[in-house]
Amino acid sequence: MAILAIIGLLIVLLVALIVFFVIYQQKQHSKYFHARNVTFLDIGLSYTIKFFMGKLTLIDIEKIQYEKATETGKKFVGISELTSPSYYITDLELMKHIYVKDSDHFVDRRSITTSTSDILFKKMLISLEGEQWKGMRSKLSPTFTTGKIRKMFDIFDKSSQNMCNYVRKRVGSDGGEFDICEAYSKYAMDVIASCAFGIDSKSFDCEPGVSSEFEEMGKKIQLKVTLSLALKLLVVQVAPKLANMMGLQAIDTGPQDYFKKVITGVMKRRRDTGERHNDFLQLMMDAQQGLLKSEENSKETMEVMTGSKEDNTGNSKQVFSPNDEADGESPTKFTFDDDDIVANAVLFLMAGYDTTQSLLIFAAYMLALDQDAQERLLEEVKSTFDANGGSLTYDGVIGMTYLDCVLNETLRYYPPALRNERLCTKDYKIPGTDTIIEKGLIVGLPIYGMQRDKQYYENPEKFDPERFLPERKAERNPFTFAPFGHGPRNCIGMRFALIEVKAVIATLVYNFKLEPGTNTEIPVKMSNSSTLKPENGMWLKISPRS
Ligand code: HEM
Repeated sequence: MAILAIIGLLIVLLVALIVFFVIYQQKQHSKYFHARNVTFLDIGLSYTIKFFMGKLTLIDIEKIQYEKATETGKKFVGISELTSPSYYITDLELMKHIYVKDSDHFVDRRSITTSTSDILFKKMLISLEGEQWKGMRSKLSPTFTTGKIRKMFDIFDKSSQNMCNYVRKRVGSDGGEFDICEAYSKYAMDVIASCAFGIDSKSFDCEPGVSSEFEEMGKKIQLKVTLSLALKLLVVQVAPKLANMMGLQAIDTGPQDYFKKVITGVMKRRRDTGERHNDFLQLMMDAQQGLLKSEENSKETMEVMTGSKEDNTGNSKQVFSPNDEADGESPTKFTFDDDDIVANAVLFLMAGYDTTQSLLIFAAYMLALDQDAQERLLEEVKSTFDANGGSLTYDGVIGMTYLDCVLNETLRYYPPALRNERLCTKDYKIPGTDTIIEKGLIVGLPIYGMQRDKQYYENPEKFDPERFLPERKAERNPFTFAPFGHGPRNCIGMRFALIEVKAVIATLVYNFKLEPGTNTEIPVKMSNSSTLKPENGMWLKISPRS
């Protein structure tokens, strides 16, 4: 009893300490912005408490923040981020400066490394900083060009067919209600296992409701926004030395060791036998040997590396100079060892699983709710399959304009990531103002709120894929759409993700009719995670077309 009472008291003290800390920080940050004549957005303690009590989700907080920030009519506002004051941007021109034109002031993103024992995490592109990041980005960029992704198309096609067979087994010949999340999870894992690890995930071989070892480990390695992760990050920010001593890790050791063993084994076999495959693993092994340089140092590789065509004009100060080459040689004398390959294969799993699955889930949901859109897509899909003798090809997928519109509209309304961030890496004077964003501060760039803002999207609550027809898209400022970010630190896997998703959606719609069922939640209840996901799965009525 006495021990329980002491534990209870300690918990109360800890909560009181955190509350005091948040209030104190909030006051300090308010003073900081007041002194700089910057409007401070007072979203603090009450929201933090409601979040941890499960009364507000991350989506709610992002939505409120965006709405409150735009209501001020300012181009940017100050916000409080527990340990540091931060900026939140609402002006499109300023976003363009931060993402692209002046990206040399915003090279990195928030550090989420936890301790020196978090070896893989430290080597991942997403958490690298400065010159190290430049070297890695340029080394990996040639592996994400459309030419390389085209060669991986067979993997997408095979996994798409496996997924349809799996769904057919689950719903039977008369169709039935099914949680599509399960099938999409298997698909996303299967594709990444083949492309980044060079192995079969065996995800479709399992009985319903059972996951293969690869899937189990893949799910364990996903970063979940939980109270325990938030506390770990707090310790890292407030007391990095203590975090190191405690050996706090963002990713558990078990899955890290599993993936390291898997990839090391595949690399050894390929090196011993000379066996080659069309996958990321091979491309990274080639990049390690410097073999991608001459073949892929193309304009498109530069686009992958710098994040946009615009960056190549050389008119603005950018992270990469026009002379930098997309192979890791020029920006820095960058070495790329086996641990780098393992770390980045694991990163592709972490960055590509939840996000891709999220897009797939909501695309299926929107198509089930909007039968006209599904019929129109079916016509396009059928003619594409027919034109290729009943099968799907890379060119067939690229040629489907309406499919592209459906996915972009899904990404607009249900962006997998809620917002982007940059870390200011050298003091930055906001153009046309006297405000200096100081080195070390985080800058938030909205996605979710902005993509539902009626000043950019008429009738934003309506699912309207035609908004993304090329002529209508051209009328909009491109920075109103940021599901993959922009500029040199944007999503390196964007091209890969879009083809992967298009292949499976086309195959699914070709084979099945999707409709809402009795278990379909309308509107969807969202889970409280950093990637947009439904809380209770996505149950749809799925019927084979013939
Ligand atoms: C629908 C699917 C996906 C979405 C919506 C998505 C979204 C994003 C976003 C918003 C960012 C941050 C961009 C920024 O800060 O400007 C990002 C970064 C990144 N993504 Fe993706 N992603 C997807 C799929 C993938 C896939 C399949 C891969 C790998 C195979 C991948 C690898 C990465 C990496 C490595 C970064 C960090 C890039 C860097 O720091 O240089 N993503 N992604």
